Amino acid sequence: MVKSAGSVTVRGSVALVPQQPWILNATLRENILFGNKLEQEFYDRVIDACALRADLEVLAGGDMTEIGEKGINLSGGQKARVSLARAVYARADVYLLDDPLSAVDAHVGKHIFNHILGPNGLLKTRTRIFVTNALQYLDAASQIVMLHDGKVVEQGAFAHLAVSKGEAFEFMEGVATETTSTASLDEADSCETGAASQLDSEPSLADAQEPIRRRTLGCASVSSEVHDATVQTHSTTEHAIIKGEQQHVGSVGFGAIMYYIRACGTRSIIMLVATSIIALLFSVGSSLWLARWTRLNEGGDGDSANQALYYLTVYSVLGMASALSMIGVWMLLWLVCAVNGARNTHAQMLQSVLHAPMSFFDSTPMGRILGLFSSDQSQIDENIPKFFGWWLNNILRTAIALALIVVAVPLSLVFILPVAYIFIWIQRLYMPTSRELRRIQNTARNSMITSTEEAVQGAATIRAYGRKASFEQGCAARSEAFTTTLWTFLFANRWLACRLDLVAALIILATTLLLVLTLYFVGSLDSGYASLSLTYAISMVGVLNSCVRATAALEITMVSAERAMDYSRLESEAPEVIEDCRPLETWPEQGVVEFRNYSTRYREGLDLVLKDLSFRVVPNQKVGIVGRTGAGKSSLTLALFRIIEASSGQILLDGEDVSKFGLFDVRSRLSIIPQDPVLFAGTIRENLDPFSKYSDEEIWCALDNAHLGDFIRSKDQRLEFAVAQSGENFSVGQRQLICLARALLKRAKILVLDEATAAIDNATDAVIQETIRSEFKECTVLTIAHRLNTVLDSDMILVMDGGRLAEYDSPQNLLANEDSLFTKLVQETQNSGRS
Ligand SMILES: Nc1ncnc2c1ncn2[C@@H]1O[C@H](COP(=O)(O)OP(=O)(O)OP(=O)(O)O)[C@@H](O)[C@H]1O
Repeated sequence: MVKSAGSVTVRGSVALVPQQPWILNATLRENILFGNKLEQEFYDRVIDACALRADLEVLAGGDMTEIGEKGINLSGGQKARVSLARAVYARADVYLLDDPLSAVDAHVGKHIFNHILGPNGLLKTRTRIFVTNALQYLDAASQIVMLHDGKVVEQGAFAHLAVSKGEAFEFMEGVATETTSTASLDEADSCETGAASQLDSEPSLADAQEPIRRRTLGCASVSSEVHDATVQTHSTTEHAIIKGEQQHVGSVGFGAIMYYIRACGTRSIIMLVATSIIALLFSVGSSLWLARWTRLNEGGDGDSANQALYYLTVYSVLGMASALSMIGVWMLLWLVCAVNGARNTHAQMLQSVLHAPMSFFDSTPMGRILGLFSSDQSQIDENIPKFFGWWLNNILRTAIALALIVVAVPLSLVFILPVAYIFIWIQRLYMPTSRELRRIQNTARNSMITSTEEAVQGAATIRAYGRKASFEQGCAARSEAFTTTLWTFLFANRWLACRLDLVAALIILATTLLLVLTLYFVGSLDSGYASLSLTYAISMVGVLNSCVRATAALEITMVSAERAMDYSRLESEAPEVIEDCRPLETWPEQGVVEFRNYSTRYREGLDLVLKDLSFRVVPNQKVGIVGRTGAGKSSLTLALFRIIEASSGQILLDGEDVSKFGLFDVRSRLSIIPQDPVLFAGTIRENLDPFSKYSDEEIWCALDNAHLGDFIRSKDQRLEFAVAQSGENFSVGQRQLICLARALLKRAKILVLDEATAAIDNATDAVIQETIRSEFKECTVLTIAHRLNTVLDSDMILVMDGGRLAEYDSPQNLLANEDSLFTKLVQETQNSGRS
């Protein structure tokens, strides 16, 4: 945030629980410890208070399970609780809690509230600043700050605001009427109180200061002193989710060379080689022609003007032909081969990465993908053609020079063969080291990008926890590791250059000494012979030297082509479109969704996440999907979109098995508002209508229905208003509303709402639910919700439990049964006072 005026002072340490949890690519335990020392007893208490024990039992590696980038293998609720556990473990003085329970179910929410956040919870002696719409924080807050349009409109204790009946009171009343029950916050049972008081005995910085107990509705910028500790991330465990990068060993394979040649165009490469040979023949031809003319003159065979003209004309024709063919070589190299090579490898990698299955993204850090598309791609764009041109030129020149020398002086083979052997021997020593160094360098660079990206993403959390120094150290260490490999690589290059130059100098010295000794012992030396020997020695050594260096440089840069080849051949999702099997334009006309004995898992080797699901949703039905956090609700929506594929069973839309169609045909017929709203850098219009299919009126209508119309109208650029990367210039709630507008515009027959309004205040949520009901009257709507009141008036309720379908019936029938899981969930919600 840019500081405009004023300042915020916070005494003591700060812990931040952001609305969108920031999770490190490290083990779950490291995520919670966040650089603090492990105190087993306290750690266990935090795990229990955050209701994480059951999750640890499910995760294969317990708390040593490696969590993928951005917590990809955790459910929304699990991420929220890990983020909270980190804050509690930090034992800070001031807690900034930005809607910490919006992603967890009522049962877990109540547990956490009683054990941690509430008046009898672990943090009862700490300052807690809640940014929230949830009533349970409001009615027990010692102070409430009401914000409107970025300004404080009201401030005071709950009782005071209730008497003044201002905006805050109205808001709270709105929340209260949304809530089925507003059970007292002090209802925490005695064991919970006991647990809390036990934890309060933990040492705290705040103990030394007067504890300020205050809760507010609002937000604050915070600066605090830093308490440093080393955060250890990226440790590898046997449960690692991020796979080590595939590293080739030994020479760059023939496959990689052929891959690059094919990308450039085999015909273009053949033409390039042929043109290079022709250019060289012209160049050598002109030198031979000159030599012939010189010999003629030396022989004294006249030098008439006609003869001179003849020789000069042929010489200049040869020179021009050589120059023109060289131009041809460079044009073929840079305008045809290099461009084709760069374009095709990039297209193939992009195609392959974009169509890789979800498991690829789970196990591949973003830094690796960024490294591939930046550094490796730039090697392919610039260095491979450059070194290929250099290498080709050198190889051809060497071959021609050797041929000429051997034809002119066959005895020179005695000299050439051992010299060539020495050069090749040195190259053999150099190549394995430098090739591996280049590969290690790539890996180190990717790790550096990954850690920097992670730190940038988590900047707010890192600063709030005062972990800047340790993250800086971590990033610096990775940067250092990269620089070390880079310098070692450059040193290896120098090593080669020094050895080659030394050998060249020794050979020239030996030749000179030989000549001197000949003169000494024989007494005379033919000057022509002497100069010829020296010239051959120097030129031979020169060509062999540059030949070795060009071969080495080319092979090393080809490591990037090798990586490009690997990433171009990733396992792919199902095809986008299967031409022989396309659904009708109008499919799914009715909107019947049916799961038949459906099971799936995230990756081979993992447990099933959805187990034997069977249910049917009839046309236009509104189904609420509920269940405890981690029960598999979001996984069910991923299965519907075939982001994860079936292990067994089927999903049918209007009776058609979705697995027989291409992915585009399935996904384009469904709409989703995901748990993490996704916006792209661009304009509002581009975000809503990327393919320019809708008119301005339609877009405004969708925005109005999503209750964002006035907000966007208030911006000067209106529909052209810029959306920052990931929509960061919008609040999370606004991002969800933009996603809703997108869905309203698309009007697919089947709509999935995954916690679509979790970050939206209750009053707006109620209006939006109303909009969804009226606008999607003719659609089948599957709604995942933790706020049960949003799904209470659904036609059917689907209760998930541990990946299985536990209940599927109308809400009335389920509520009529006192033992039903749904009744229990509703009761928990009521008891927790969650809104
Ligand atoms: N990409 C993944 N790889 C492996 N496991 C995963 C992945 N995503 C989720 N899981 C696991 O699958 C289980 C179900 O997760 P899911 O997100 O479907 O739960 P949910 O019911 O939507 O939870 P919440 O209400 O917290 O969002 C969890 O145990 C989670 O750890």
